[in-house]
Amino acid sequence: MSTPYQDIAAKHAAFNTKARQRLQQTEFMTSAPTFRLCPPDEGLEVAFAGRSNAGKSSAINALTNQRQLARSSKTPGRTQMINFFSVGDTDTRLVDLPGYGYAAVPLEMKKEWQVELEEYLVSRASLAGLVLLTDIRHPLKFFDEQMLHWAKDGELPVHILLTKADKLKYGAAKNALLHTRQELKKLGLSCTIQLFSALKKDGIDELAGVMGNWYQYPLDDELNNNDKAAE
Ligand SMILES: Nc1nc2c(ncn2[C@@H]2O[C@H](COP(=O)(O)OP(=O)(O)OP(=O)(O)O)[C@@H](O)[C@H]2O)c(=O)[nH]1
Ligand SMILES: [Mg+2]
Repeated sequence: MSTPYQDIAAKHAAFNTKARQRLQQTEFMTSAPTFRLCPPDEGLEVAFAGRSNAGKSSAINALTNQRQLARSSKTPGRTQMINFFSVGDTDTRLVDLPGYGYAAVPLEMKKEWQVELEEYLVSRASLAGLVLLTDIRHPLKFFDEQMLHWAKDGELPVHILLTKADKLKYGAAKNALLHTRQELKKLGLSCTIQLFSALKKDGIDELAGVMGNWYQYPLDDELNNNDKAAE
């Protein structure tokens, strides 16, 4: 199904029913205060990152079609723990990272967290992709760029969501998408990018398609071909 916001790298947007079905079976696994205490580095993991209040928890709830799976809040900095969710089985995980850029967090803690985050992005073997969420009204702030550079260092694929796209008219949202694409090009970063609204539930199929690709789920076409081969 096409949504008004459907505009990401076409190869990733392939219709992936399995990804959407599996994502709806997502369950809370565990919370960890530091990466040292997180589940074993096995299977495949996709992490959601972004500034505080960017809409990470809301996006996870919309994607999984669950109202309260990840707690969203009007108070920035709500998610302070690293939250792990299992997607279908425990070897396939979704991770809600604490939001960065929250002014009330002491500087020392921020620095510690940044070192950990870089280490996680660069060396977590099971991390198959990073979904970076950034508010469409002020996308790609300093720390977002920092995240993108770490991901590049770790050769980690990144998919960017321009969140809260419902806050802009369609034309303005499209312009923001084009502009951010150009910015990424200037920075020498190759990521896929899309418009997203958790409120309107727009952009979910595209996101599920990208994640299904990272989780190595077969696409509908491949399933059909396998069925035909088996006949
Ligand atoms: N209009 C609109 N508001 C949204 C959307 N997504 C999230 N919000 C609002 O933005 C605020 C923050 O959303 P969260 O999902 O809690 O953000 P977060 O990134 O998880 O925040 P932290 O956990 O603090 O890092 C809440 O008031 C949400 O209702 C959206 O698509 N459209
Ligand atoms: Mg949150």
